[in-house]
Amino acid sequence: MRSAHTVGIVREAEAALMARLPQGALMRRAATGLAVVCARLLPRVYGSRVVLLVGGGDNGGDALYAGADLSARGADVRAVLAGDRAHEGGLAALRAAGGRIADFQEDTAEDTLFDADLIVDGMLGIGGRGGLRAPHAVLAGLAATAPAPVVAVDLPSGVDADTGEVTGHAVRADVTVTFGTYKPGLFIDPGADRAGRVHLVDIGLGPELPGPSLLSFEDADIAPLLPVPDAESDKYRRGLLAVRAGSAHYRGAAVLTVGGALRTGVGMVRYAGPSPVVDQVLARWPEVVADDVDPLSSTDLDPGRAAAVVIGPGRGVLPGNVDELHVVLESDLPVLADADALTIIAAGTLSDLVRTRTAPTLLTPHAGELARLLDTDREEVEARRLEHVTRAARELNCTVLLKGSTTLIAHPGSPVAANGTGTPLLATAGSGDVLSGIIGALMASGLPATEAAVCGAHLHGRAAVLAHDGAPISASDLLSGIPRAIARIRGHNRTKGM
Ligand SMILES: NC(=O)C1=CN([C@@H]2O[C@H](COP(=O)(O)OP(=O)(O)OC[C@H]3O[C@@H](n4cnc5c(N)ncnc54)[C@H](O)[C@@H]3O)[C@@H](O)[C@H]2O)[C@@H](O)CC1
Ligand SMILES: Nc1ncnc2c1ncn2[C@@H]1O[C@H](COP(=O)(O)OP(=O)(O)O)[C@@H](O)[C@H]1O
Ligand SMILES: [K+]
Repeated sequence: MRSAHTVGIVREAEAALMARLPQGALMRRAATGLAVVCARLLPRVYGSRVVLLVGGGDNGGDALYAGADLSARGADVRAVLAGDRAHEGGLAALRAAGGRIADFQEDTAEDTLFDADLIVDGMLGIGGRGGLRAPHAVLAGLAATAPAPVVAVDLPSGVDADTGEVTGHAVRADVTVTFGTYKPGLFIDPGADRAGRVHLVDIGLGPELPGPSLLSFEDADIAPLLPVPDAESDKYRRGLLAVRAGSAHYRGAAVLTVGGALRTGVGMVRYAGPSPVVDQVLARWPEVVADDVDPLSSTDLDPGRAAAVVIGPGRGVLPGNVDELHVVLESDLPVLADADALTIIAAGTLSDLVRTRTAPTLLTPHAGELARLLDTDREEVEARRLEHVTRAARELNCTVLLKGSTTLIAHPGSPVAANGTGTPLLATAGSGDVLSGIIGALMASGLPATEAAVCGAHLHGRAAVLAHDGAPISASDLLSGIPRAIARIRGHNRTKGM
């Protein structure tokens, strides 16, 4: 599990640590770690051309000291100063080690960057604010088109460290070397996409850091959460999931939600819906126990021995659907509400019930649905996803999973989790229905809502990557990837444990 801390927390921890260390010691630790990663990216250090993009703050200082280390090992190091000042100690160290230093010049910068074997982005770190200004923006553009790999110092310049937001230009890095702790923006798109592979350099900050602001889970963290049936298991003990998805208009939503649950592994799926949808679900999934109900006239939940309910995908927003959702939310079962159920909740009539119910509740909106839940615009949510998902969890007093290129999971009082798996190929109709089924199965198996959401999003993304094989996938294709993803994740855990 990778823990991230916001800039405010990093600054406090750094101040506490610096007070006990000789001046400059932290920057030297950071720069040494940076130089080691840079050296690994070069076929050989001696004779390689390294270009440092140097801003006016300590981020530039890190780059200059690392450049001095590489220069001392025989690299040809050139620093391009993006600002009108640069870290004095770093400049002196680079000069002493034989590196060259020049101010940014528009007419020569392109040649300098295109001749490089490695570009080190030390323009802005956690002190960056807003979109990159010139000449930083020009250098970010040149670095993106130059052939050499780009290493970002602490974070790609132009990425907001706390949120991953990018306003205007930002560096696109192949590798980011971050110091002391991960920054949330390295795990949230578009920042995550700009960061490339992220290395953490230990500078001794750990003991000064409080609990994380954000978490990113890896296979090894997910594996122990995945339910494993034991010898005593029967279909009821493994968990029965009740699915209330699909309608005469959207029959596929039922098929995909049920499929997501079955492929994830659950004791039983019990489907209830209009008769033509039941026929279609049974044609595809004969193992389902299905009940003909017209959700528009019958609101009896009759969950049998259900352990959790998924409600909403393709279900409709008519008065009968509102009544059905009301009954489900009034139950003491764990509930995952998606799609149309979210539209109904956003309309206001049932939001109090969500807020006050004591059983686990998970809402799985995309940005448009979250905007409706929070009575704001989709663009607002897209621009500040972390802020909005946190607010929704707090105001609705439940777990909220915000879908998108980085899926975020928030629960009141807990650090937000950023999902690290997936592919843009997931942006295809019906893939959200599959996600609801996956997470519903995990909730029915007994996982708490937040763990089920974290695990489900991770599995969903892994399943997509395993299913696509380089070509586009449909939501149905995604289903075949789920068991393979589970096997891979479990295998990873076994290897780790040996
Ligand atoms: N504080 C510490 O103890 C440590 C800090 N370290 C490094 O120090 C960095 C933070 O240094 P600073 O606080 O000096 O801040 P930065 O170096 O990140 O940036 C500050 C400079 O950038 C300029 N700037 C801000 N936004 C801009 C924009 N949009 N366009 C153009 N210029 C902009 C500011 O005017 C200022 O000159 C970290 O990211 C890390 O790389 C490391 O050396 C580890 C130890
Ligand atoms: N650019 C992207 N990169 C990765 N995953 C994405 C991207 N866009 C969407 N997704 C994922 O695809 C799924 C889409 O779900 P949703 O918006 O509910 O679609 P639908 O309702 O059509 O099923 C979500 O899991 C979301 O996180
Ligand atoms: K940087």
